[in-house]
Amino acid sequence: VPTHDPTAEENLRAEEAAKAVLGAAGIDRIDLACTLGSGWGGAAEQLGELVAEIDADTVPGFHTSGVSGHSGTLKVIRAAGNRHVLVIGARTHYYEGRGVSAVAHGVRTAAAAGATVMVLTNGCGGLNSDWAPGTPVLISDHINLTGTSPLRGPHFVDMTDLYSPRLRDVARSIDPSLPEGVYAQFPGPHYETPAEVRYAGIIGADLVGMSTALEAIAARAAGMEVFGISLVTNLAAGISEEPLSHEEVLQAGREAGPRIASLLAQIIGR
Ligand SMILES: Nc1nc2[nH]c(I)nc2c(=O)[nH]1
Repeated sequence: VPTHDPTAEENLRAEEAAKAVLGAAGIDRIDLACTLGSGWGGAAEQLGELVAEIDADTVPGFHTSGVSGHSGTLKVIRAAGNRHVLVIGARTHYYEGRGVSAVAHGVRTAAAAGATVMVLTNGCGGLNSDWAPGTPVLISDHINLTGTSPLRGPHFVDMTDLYSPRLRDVARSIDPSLPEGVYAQFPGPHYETPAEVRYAGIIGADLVGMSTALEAIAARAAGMEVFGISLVTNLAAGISEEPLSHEEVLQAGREAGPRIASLLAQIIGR
């Protein structure tokens, strides 16, 4: 069954999950959803008052995959203006081998729960040596190098302006220093070789990661406005001669925490 058909398995599963989330929070709609990637974990608390925290394992289609080290919970938060935000702390990465539908499930659940905006955050490698680890970068467009799609059948979806120019303007009005870049999603779980990083640069990528593009496609197909922001946690392979130590990478993420959490809270508050 094509994915534009409401009776497709993915859509039925998302409806089930949305009911479970809305039921647990005692509300009838989510306004905005946000997936937190590496380094973005601390943002949830700053978004507003916690209404419900749900173990992802109890919600159909979600997994608390220890693989990605995520918190494994879904949080419903009441933000400014009595808006409700779904924070997905249980992202499934394509490299977990659970299939592309598992990767898109969080986004489809958010849409089924009524969210009209999908905020996608991630940690990634940077190709621009001016962007030190800890630099947040607005995603202006993506290159999907996974070789697959969350959509199936004659589900033809336009991808023009996929990353909302409106929300990028909002982000820049909050922090004019924010750079923009093109994000390339590799399948992973291995990192790129230096040659693959050079290739990514040649085809127009500024950032390399293992998430986000497939989720963004599913979000657009579900009619959501999409906003993506990356945290450069390391320079991509080969960009700097000395290999960054993992500790430096973790430290960069920790230091950037407060700044990017407040930035995200302000963007979501708009
Ligand atoms: N593909 C890819 N994904 C990443 N995630 C993080 I954090 N750093 C990287 C990186 O350098 N390459």
